[in-house]
Amino acid sequence: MADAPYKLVLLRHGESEWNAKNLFTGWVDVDLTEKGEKEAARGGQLLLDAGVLPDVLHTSLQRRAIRTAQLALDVADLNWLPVRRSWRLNERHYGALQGKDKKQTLEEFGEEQFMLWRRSYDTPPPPLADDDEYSQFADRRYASLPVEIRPRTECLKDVVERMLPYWYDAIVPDLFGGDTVLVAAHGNSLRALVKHLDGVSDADIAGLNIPTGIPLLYELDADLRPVTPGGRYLDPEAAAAAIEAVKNQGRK
Ligand SMILES: O=C(O)[C@@H](CO)OP(=O)(O)O
Repeated sequence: MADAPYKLVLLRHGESEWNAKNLFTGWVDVDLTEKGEKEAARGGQLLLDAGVLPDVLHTSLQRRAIRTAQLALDVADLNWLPVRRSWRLNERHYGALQGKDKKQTLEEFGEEQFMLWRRSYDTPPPPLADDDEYSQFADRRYASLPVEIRPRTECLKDVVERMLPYWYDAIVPDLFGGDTVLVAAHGNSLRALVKHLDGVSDADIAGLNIPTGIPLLYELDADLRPVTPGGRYLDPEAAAAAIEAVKNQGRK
């Protein structure tokens, strides 16, 4: 096997309240469900069982990712890990779709438009008004972000562009320093990172989905290229089933 000096673990948050309700979530700061809490703890157990013990944690600024990391690390007795958080790891801002039912949206706008908004690389949903009940524009946690970069909607391309500076400036230095890095984030911010790591094309990334709560381990070579393309889920069977479920959201 090729030399793999660096270890990166990606962890999507456990099931959230709005995952359970099948609502577009984006930057809305919903909590985990009980099932999500269990998924998070199991994620920690999977890390422990695999002997993959992170040295440092990076999270988004959103409760569901922060709590997932805490619950997972608690199981692995790693509550003490140093942590950095950034809006750059946040879920994709879903614009005017935030708070909307996925099934209703599919029925109202049709399959093509629904999938364009949900999975196309460069078509963002319409922007969300700043005074909308689901807007985070005035949220204190984003007060240090100049208004021109505070999103009102995002496509995946936008997420790649705002996530990569954090990858290069914050995560890569930890990897090069020899740390096993845990990134606790979201379906679409992790799709953006996987797209970068695996060099997935703009077209193919539409078909890639990330399940909740199952650690995805990337062993990286000296140039930070994955030794195993796509990485390795620590519970591959559960991951395969959960990926199908994410793919089919809106259809049940
Ligand atoms: O609603 C969202 O924010 C995301 C993740 O839950 O959904 P989707 O998988 O449809 O991009």
